[in-house]
Amino acid sequence: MKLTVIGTGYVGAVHAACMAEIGHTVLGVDINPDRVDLLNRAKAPMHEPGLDELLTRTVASGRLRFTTSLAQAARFAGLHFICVGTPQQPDSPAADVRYVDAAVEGMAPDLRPGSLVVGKSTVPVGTAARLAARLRQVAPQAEIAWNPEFLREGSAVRDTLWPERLVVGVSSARAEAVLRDVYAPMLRGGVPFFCTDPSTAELVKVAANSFLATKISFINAMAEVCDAAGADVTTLAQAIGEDSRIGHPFLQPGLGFGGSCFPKDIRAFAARAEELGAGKAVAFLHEVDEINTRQRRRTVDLARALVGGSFADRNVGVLGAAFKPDSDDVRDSPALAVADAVRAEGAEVRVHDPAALDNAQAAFPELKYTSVVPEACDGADLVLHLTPWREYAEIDPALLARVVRRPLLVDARNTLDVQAWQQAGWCVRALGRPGLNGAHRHATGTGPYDGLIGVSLESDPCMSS
Ligand SMILES: NC(=O)c1ccc[n+]([C@@H]2O[C@H](COP(=O)([O-])OP(=O)(O)OC[C@H]3O[C@@H](n4cnc5c(N)ncnc54)[C@H](O)[C@@H]3O)[C@@H](O)[C@H]2O)c1
Ligand SMILES: O=c1ccn([C@@H]2O[C@H](COP(=O)(O)OP(=O)(O)O[C@H]3O[C@H](CO)[C@@H](O)[C@H](O)[C@H]3O)[C@@H](O)[C@H]2O)c(=O)[nH]1
Repeated sequence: MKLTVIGTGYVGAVHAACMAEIGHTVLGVDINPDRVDLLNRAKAPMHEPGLDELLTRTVASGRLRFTTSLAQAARFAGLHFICVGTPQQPDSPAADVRYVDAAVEGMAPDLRPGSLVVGKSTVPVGTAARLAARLRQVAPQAEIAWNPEFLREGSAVRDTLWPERLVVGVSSARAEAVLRDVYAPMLRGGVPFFCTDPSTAELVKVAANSFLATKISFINAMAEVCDAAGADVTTLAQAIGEDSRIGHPFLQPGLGFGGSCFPKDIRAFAARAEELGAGKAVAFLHEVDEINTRQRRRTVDLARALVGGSFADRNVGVLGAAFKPDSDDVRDSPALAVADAVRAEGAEVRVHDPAALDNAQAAFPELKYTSVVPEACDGADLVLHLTPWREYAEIDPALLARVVRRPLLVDARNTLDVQAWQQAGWCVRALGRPGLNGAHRHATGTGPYDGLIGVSLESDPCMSS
């Protein structure tokens, strides 16, 4: 089948390549000529595991190419996937749908009769209905459907080729048949296929993201209670996650969620529900957002306390800039928010990341960057572990202890082997784990470590702070 993909960012580039991989003939479109040029040379415009290989194969096969011309795209095929961005509006929590509108308007005059325009972008419920009304005026024989995207950055290729479910919101049997045809290889593999109306499809997407964001903020709220109660949130998370009704995924406590989806999607959903008169139903999302933002502030507070109450003249080594591992995306990155807050309080901050340095440098030019972990930590008074890249879990803490000035670590993602770091002489702190290294004892003098016999305070790295 011939189809186009409008917008070739994190979603569109992967969707275009995967559609070509399963046998379709695909024209990708972007208004960014540099991106189009890169893609035509089979180069991924972002770090996404497996994408370069897929592009190399599919561009060479002749089934995939890219253009900047929407008119050419409109004439190329009768099926179009819209994958343009829907960021938060600059001065409001609502979604900015101007790029979706521009893509549809831009194609409308040249659409073939009977064309199906399928939105994949995450939009406020009602967008498909609004666009359908607009198309009735400017391209009466074209039809709109919605097919929200659930891929995760870092595993986008796998998530697209082997999705956990497909959701399509259609207004006709013909649109359903076209989409079943497009996804035939996945359907043959048994993937659940939900065919519904466009509004329900739009809502499935924001409901899923809201649920996942809520799960993360729930466990981070428990971390706050653990801090107050002298308990350990990582054990709590493991124990409640064993309950099959709760489950382990998205229960990892720490610095909280960032990226281009969860933060803006829960805000946009709350704003849209408000417009619809259902604001109260999702008012809890404001609290989910607030808990999440608080984790960033609490991480800075924890770090400041560890270096003695002030960042002035401290050297801080930061591990991680991307909003999550296996991605170079720094949009609303919790890691960079914390790194920059620490810098703003007077620290000299050097950031390491395996893939996101260019994007980080463009977003936060005042931070210093390096592609070598020991360089980031050289002479550091404190190391902050902010993005859980696998390679950070493989660091030898004894070797790193030799390059720092003081072996103080905040594990803001709870993915390091804390015992190994402690055995190598590090003082480790983490939100929701007040018992680490006697943190509670030093912080309040009334904690579970009180009266502990045999602890040598001189050799305790936490005491040197
Ligand atoms: N990033 C994710 O993990 C993810 C996952 C699922 C859904 N989504 C949703 O998918 C959408 C796209 O997200 P993204 O992260 O890929 O965005 P992105 O910013 O990475 O990419 C958007 C692309 O669209 C292009 N574009 C803008 N206007 C255009 C136009 N009129 N014609 C052609 N191209 C145009 C931009 O140049 C850019 O390359 C958003 O609605 C997002 O919420 C994102
Ligand atoms: O237990 C967890 C899981 C994730 N995170 C953080 O949550 C954020 C989002 O992670 P993830 O969901 O893996 O990445 P995204 O690529 O943003 O994917 C989400 O957002 C996409 C865009 O809407 C959806 O398509 C995906 O289904 C949805 O998982 C990251 O900052 C993670 O560090 C946690 O703090 N704790």
